[in-house]
Amino acid sequence: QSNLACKFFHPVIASHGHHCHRSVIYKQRYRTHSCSAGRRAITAGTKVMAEGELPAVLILDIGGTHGVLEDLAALLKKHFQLITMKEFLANKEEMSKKIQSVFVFECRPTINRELLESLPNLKVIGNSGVGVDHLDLKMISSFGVKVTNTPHAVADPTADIGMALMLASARRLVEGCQIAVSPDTRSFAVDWLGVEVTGATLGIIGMGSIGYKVAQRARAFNMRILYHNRNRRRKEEEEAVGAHYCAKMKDLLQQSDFVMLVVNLTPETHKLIGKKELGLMKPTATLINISRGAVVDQDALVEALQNKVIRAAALDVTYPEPLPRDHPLLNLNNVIITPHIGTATVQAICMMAEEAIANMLAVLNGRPIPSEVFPK
Ligand SMILES: O=C(O)C(=O)CO
Repeated sequence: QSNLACKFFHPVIASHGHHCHRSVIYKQRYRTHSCSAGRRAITAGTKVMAEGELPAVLILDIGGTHGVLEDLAALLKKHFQLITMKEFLANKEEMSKKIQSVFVFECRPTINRELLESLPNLKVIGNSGVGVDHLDLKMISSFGVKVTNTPHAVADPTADIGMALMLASARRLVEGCQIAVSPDTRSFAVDWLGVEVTGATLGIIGMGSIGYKVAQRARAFNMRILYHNRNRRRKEEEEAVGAHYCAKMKDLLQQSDFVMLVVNLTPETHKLIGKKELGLMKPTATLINISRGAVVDQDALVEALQNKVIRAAALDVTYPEPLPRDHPLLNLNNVIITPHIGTATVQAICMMAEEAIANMLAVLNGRPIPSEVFPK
């Protein structure tokens, strides 16, 4: 099944018949160049590789994504010689000279100075995922290494998880499932009433590509949409989803029934939502976080949930991840937590890999880089 999905979303194959909106858009933006073209240019430009050899990519440990991993490896292997961390460590001297790119699977593993020092020919770190807060961009850049990310592949699945969390929290889905399977409490009680998403006010904090996709979905639920962003969106974009700009975050917090966090984690957004901000929200409001855990002051959130300052929270991200077993957030019945699954779909993993491959090849071939991330 995962194989099929990867083929379906593969830009080149998608162009030969299978048509899916996402893959077609993706194909227009990111056509990975054919292996032979890539090989020629790279061979011409560097002495690191032998004639006809593919550039080497080091793939950091990517944990357990089961069958999908093979698909991901197959995608990478079309354009690169794949070197696992185990292989690298077993033959460091030879491998370290070969490696020109590192593929990072989302935010799990990070890149330290020691690794960079051991890779003299490294040119690019292709991060699979949009958030790069786990990477020390200044340090990486001081080695002359570029960093790229995958903003396009993540937007739809992450917006979907935002909607899923909003609906699940509003309608108390997790509690409902528990009630349905528990022999003692298999009937409905007034205590278990949820709140409605349809027609409610949604405040989106961070209206980048994911935030905008959330707004598109929320429109179908007839929601009133407010947003707060560093830069105001164009008038046509606002009108297309019926979103109203709040220059002050305070106004959004005071009016929203659901507040969804979709910002990048930066020094400016670290603990953006703390005691004061939670206190501005309606007692009937729900906080949804699909960005990074550290955007919220988690201790203040625990307190607000315990004291019913806000109705509930639905979090795909926390700090740390996962939370320790005895963390107070795990003992509250007005919280639902998912283990950072914004892009955990067969399709997203393959599309992120494709986007990362296109970025890495662009760097290695000296072409314009579709999604480079710069240190601030
Ligand atoms: O793309 C990312 O950085 C994500 O965390 C998606 O959930």
